[in-house]
Amino acid sequence: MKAQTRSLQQHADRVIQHVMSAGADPSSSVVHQSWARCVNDYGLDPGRPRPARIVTSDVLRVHQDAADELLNVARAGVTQLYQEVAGLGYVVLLSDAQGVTVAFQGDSSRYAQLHQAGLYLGADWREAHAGTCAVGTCLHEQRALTCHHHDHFDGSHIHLTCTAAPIFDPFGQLMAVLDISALGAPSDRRSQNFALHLTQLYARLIENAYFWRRYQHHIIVQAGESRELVQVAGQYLWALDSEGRILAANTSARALCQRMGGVAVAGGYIEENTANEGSLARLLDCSWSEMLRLMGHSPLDIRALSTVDGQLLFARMIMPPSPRSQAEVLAKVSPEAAEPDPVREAPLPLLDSLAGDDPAMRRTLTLARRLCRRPVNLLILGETGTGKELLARRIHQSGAVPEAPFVAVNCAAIPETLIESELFGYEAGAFTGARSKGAVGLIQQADGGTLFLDEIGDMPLSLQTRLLRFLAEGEVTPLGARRPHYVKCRVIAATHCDLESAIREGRFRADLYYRLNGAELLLPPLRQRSDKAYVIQSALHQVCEMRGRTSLHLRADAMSVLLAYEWPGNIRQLIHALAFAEAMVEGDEVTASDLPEACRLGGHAAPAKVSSAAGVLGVPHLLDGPPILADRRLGADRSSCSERLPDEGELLKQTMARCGGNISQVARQLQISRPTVYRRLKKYGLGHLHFA
Ligand SMILES: Nc1ncnc2c1ncn2[C@@H]1O[C@H](COP(=O)(O)OP(=O)(O)OP(=O)(O)O)[C@@H](O)[C@H]1O
Repeated sequence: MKAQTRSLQQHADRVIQHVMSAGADPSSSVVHQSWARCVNDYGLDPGRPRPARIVTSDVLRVHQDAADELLNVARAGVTQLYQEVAGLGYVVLLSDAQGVTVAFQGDSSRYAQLHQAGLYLGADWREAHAGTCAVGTCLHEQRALTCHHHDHFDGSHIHLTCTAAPIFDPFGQLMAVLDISALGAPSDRRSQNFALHLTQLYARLIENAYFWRRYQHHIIVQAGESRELVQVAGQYLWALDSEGRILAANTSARALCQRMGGVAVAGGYIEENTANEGSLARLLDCSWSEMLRLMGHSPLDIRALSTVDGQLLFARMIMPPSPRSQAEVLAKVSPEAAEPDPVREAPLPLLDSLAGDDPAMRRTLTLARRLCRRPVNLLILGETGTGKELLARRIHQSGAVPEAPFVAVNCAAIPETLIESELFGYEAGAFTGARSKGAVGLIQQADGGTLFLDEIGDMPLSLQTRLLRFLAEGEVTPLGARRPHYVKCRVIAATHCDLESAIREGRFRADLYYRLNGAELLLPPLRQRSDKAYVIQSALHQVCEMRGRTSLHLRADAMSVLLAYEWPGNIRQLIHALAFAEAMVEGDEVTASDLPEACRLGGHAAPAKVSSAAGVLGVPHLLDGPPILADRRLGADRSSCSERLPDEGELLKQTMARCGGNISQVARQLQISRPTVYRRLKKYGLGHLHFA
C-alpha cells in the first residue's frame, strides 16, 4: 500500500515538475502539452486521483440517441475489433465527440474492475475531467495516439495503456473516438505500436462504412493505389452530385484534395475546387463526361486515372441504386417483391441534400421522404429561417406531381381584411374595391398541387373556421359566389409558434390543428445542428449561384467564425452573412474579416422567437428566394425588418461600387426593387456619392 502511495506521489511530482519547467511549450510532446493543459486550464491536481466518472443511464441515452446514425454502423466495427484484441486483454470503447463512451465491449467477468477503471459504457473521458488520456487527448489533438502508463495525468490511470483514433464525418468534423485499452501491459511503449495501427485501421473502417451509408443515394467514386485492391480497400471516397461536383469526401480523399492545387481543407471541410465550383474532374485530370463514359456503366469498370499532380490512381464509380433495376432483380426471385415502393426506394436528392449528418434533420427527412407522395397534410415546425418553406417546396417537388402548382401564402403578411378574399377569391363586384372580373383565390390556384400556409399560427380565428370547412369538405366558395368550387390539394402548414399553447389560450382551433397535423416535421435551429459545416457549404453554394460566382471559398478562420456563431436568424441569417461576405471579399477567399461584425464578435443572441416575415438580426434580409405569392400580390416589403440592421448600408455601398452605380443591377443583385434601392441610398446618406 505504502509503495503504491509512494509511486503515485512520484508520478504527481514528475508531472508537476515538468509542467513547471516546460509549461505548454508547443514543441514539447503531445502528452506534455496535455499535462500543461490539465494543470493550467482545467485546474487538475495529479496528486489527487479522481474516481472514474460514469454518466447516468438517462444522460447516456441522450448521448447514444445523438450518435444513433453512427452507432448503427460502428457497433459492428467495435465488436469485430474486440474479437481481434480480447485475447490480449484489451477492451474497446467508442466515445462521442463529448468524450462519453457510447459503445463498449469488454470481458464481462471483469466488469467490476473495468467499471472502477472507467473502462465502461457511459464513462466520461474528457481531458478536463479525466486528465491526459487516450480518448480525451485524441479529442483535443484530433489525431491517433497512445497514452501509455505514466503518460496519464491522473495517478489512478497509470496502470492503463490506451490507444485512440479519431473518426471524422464526411466534412472533416470529429464525430467520435475509437479506443482500445488494457488494464496492464508491458512497460515498453513500443509494445503498443501494433495497437495504434489496428485502432487507426478500424477507425477508418467505421468512418468509411458511415460514409457509404450516408451517401448510398449518391454517386460515389472510390479510388486507390492498387487496381487489385480498389474494390475492397480503395482508400479514397468521394460522393458526387449528378454534375460531378464533390458533396463530401472521406479523410484520405480530403487529404488528397488538400495536397492538390492549393485546395485547402482547413478544419477538415472541403473548399475551393471541391464543394463549391468544384468537381472531381479538376482533381483527377479527366472530364466529368469522360469519367461517366469510362466508369459510369458498372462498378466493375476500374480505370487508371492520374491526379493533376501526376499520381496514378485506380478508380471505380458506383451509381445510386435504381428502383427499377432492383425491381427487375427482385422479380426473378419473387414476383410480389418486385412491386417497388416508389417513395422509399427512389433516391430523393432534393430532400436528402437539405441536411448532412444531423440526427434530428435526418429523422425529419426520413419522415418527409415517406410522406411526400402520400395525401397527408403536414405541419412544419421551426424557428424563423430554419428552412420551413424550402422543405415544403422540396416535399412538393419530390411528390407524385412536381409540375402541379405550389402556392405559398404568408398568413402573417396579408392584412386581416384581405385574407379571406385572397384565400377564397371573389366574384365580380363582391365588395368595394374588388376587381371588375373577380379573382381566383389562392386555394383554388393550388388545385391539384400544394397549398403552403406559412405562419399559420397568425391566421385570424374567423378564417380558421372557413379554412377548416375547406379542409373537411374540399369546397371553396368565393366571396359573392352562389356555388362552391371543389378543390383537391395537399396542405402544408408551417409555424414558429407553439400551437398547443395557442390552443390552450383559445387563439387557435384545436380541430384545425388536428386537420393540419397529418404528421409533424421538426426543423432544428441551426445552432443545434451537428451538420453546420454542411449547411454552411450549401449556403455558400447558393450565394455563389445567386451572384454568378464560379469560385468562392472560406478560409479556415472564416469557417471557424461561422461554426462558432449562434445564428439566431438561422439559415436565412447565414445566407445573408455569406452574401455580405461575397460583397466584401477581394478575390475568391472569404476571411473572417469579410464577415458581418455581428458574427465576428461571436454574438450569442437569444434565439429568434418572434414572428417576423423578414429575417432578424445582424444582417439584412435581401436574399430570399422568390417572394411568396401572397406577398407579391400585396406588394408587401419583406425586407422592412432590416431597417434596424447595421451592415446593410455597407453592403449597399459595396454593391453600388461593384455595379458602377447601376441601380437596376444593384436591385437585381440584392433582390430588392429599384425604389427600395433609392430609399436605402437616401437612408444611409449614400445618394450623393458617385459610384460610376
Ligand atoms: N438546408 C438548407 N440549405 C441551404 N439553404 C437553406 C436550407 N434551408 C433553408 N435555406 C435557405 O434559408 C433561407 C430561409 O429559408 P425559408 O424561407 O425556407 O425559412 P423559413 O423557416 O420558412 O423562414 P420563416 O419562418 O421566416 O418564413 C432561404 O433562403 C432558403 O433557401
